[in-house]
Amino acid sequence: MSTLESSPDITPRQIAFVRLARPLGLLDGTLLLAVGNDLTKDYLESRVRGEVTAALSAALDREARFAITVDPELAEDAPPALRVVGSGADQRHEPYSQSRDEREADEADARRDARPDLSLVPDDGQDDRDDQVRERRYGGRNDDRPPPANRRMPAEPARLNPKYLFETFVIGSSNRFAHAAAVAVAEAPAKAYNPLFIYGDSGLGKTHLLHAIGHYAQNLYPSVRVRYVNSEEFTNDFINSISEGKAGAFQRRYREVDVLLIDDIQFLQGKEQTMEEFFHTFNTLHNANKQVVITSDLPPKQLNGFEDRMRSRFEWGLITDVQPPDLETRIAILRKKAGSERLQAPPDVLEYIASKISTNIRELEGALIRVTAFANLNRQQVDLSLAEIVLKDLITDDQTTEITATQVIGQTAAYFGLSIDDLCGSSRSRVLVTARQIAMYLCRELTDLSLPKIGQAFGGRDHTTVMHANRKIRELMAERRSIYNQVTELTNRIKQQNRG
Ligand SMILES: Nc1ncnc2c1ncn2[C@@H]1O[C@H](COP(=O)(O)OP(=O)(O)OP(=O)(O)O)[C@@H](O)[C@H]1O
Repeated sequence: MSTLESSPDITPRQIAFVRLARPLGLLDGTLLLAVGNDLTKDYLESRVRGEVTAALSAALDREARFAITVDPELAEDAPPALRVVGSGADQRHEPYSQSRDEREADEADARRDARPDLSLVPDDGQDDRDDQVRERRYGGRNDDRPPPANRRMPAEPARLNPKYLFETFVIGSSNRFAHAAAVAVAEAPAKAYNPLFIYGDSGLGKTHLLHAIGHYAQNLYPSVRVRYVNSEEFTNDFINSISEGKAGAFQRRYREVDVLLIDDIQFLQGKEQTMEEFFHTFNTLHNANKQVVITSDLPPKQLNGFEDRMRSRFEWGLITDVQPPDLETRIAILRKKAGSERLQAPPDVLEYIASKISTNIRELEGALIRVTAFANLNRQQVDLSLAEIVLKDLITDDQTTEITATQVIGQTAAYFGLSIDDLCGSSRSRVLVTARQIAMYLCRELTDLSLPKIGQAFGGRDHTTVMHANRKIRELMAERRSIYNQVTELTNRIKQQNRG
């Protein structure tokens, strides 16, 4: 703060606004701030971002940023930062420490500003502004919720996976902050961090958190319009809308929502027109005070192939990562999974699996499925020796290169004596369907590819087809020995090819 106030470029007005912010904590170079209302948030984000960021970076001697959440209780909490002037409806808050000189400077500054809404400096009028926010956000009502569904256009589906809830998400040190930010955003869409940007390696729970935000926001505000989309689906939808002359419908689908959840933004890389469209979608939503949540495999700064104006927007709100979970969290995840899927596995087996698979939660779950499926087929108890046998092939420490979808498809086609065209084609014969589903399952388990990417590798199929295949093979493995054996043998072949 002292660095900021001594800066020659900062005006008393800006300082007055900065003083309204309450620090909540510092995390990885991000200072979390709470303010009492949207106007202060908007002002700090748009008018003093550069100055505050520079002062913070200088004070911390590292690159630093800040992220703001709105906490209406702070407005009521006004002293020590504010004093109240007037009473009743005229009541205003002013910066407590403002001297006459400062006020005059402030007024001059305000004249220079020529932005009428900013003349509302620390004037409270919280009720009016809440109304404005409601007006902007939900078309104006007396409570802080969206209007009933019958006053809107028919809603587009939210596209949420019912399994991905906050209740089914295990919190550990690796994801605690991302989880807290996700809850905050769901509880107060566009009032907390906007956008929320979550990044991290594959299989660490980013998609799960996105869906959980959508579910929770819908529970709290039943008519809130939520839309989940993977960036590859966004791309395909955009391309189709252009070729079919339905650009208007496309824009309505993505711009007339209260919460847009966009997964795996890195896949927009290199798709210039789609990126441009997303840029405008983002701006429209942000300007209209709608929440955007984005996930990516990398932080914004490292997203090559994105324009600076796009990357800087990703940095407007809060950036948080998810890390690989520690052993305790992995065990807790397996315990929860075993409970929800009714899979019987004693604690020492869960610990064994958790100790062997550490970098990807999807693999962790896959290992539990295999162990319990094997026990089921053989009518055996799940115990440590069985787990060791089953996971012997799955767990290899010497894997050097990444497995690709082409490898999985090639090996699966060869194993079943099919051509690649057959495997990826449209025939619905039972043998072909099962082989195709096994190949999709193995792509999901052995590669880091997203569902839409896997769908694309199989002749442009939808991601829901891949999800269905994944679920189907998991079930069949526990019911049919032949399927279990085929999946196991194929896994070994693919891994061997990859090693050799
Ligand atoms: N903390 C957690 N608690 C419970 N389950 C989790 C947790 N984190 C991840 N999972 C589960 O792990 C699987 C993979 O997670 P998810 O698909 O969300 O990862 P991701 O980070 O989005 O991966 P990708 O980048 O490949 O899309 C899902 O089944 C998810 O439910």
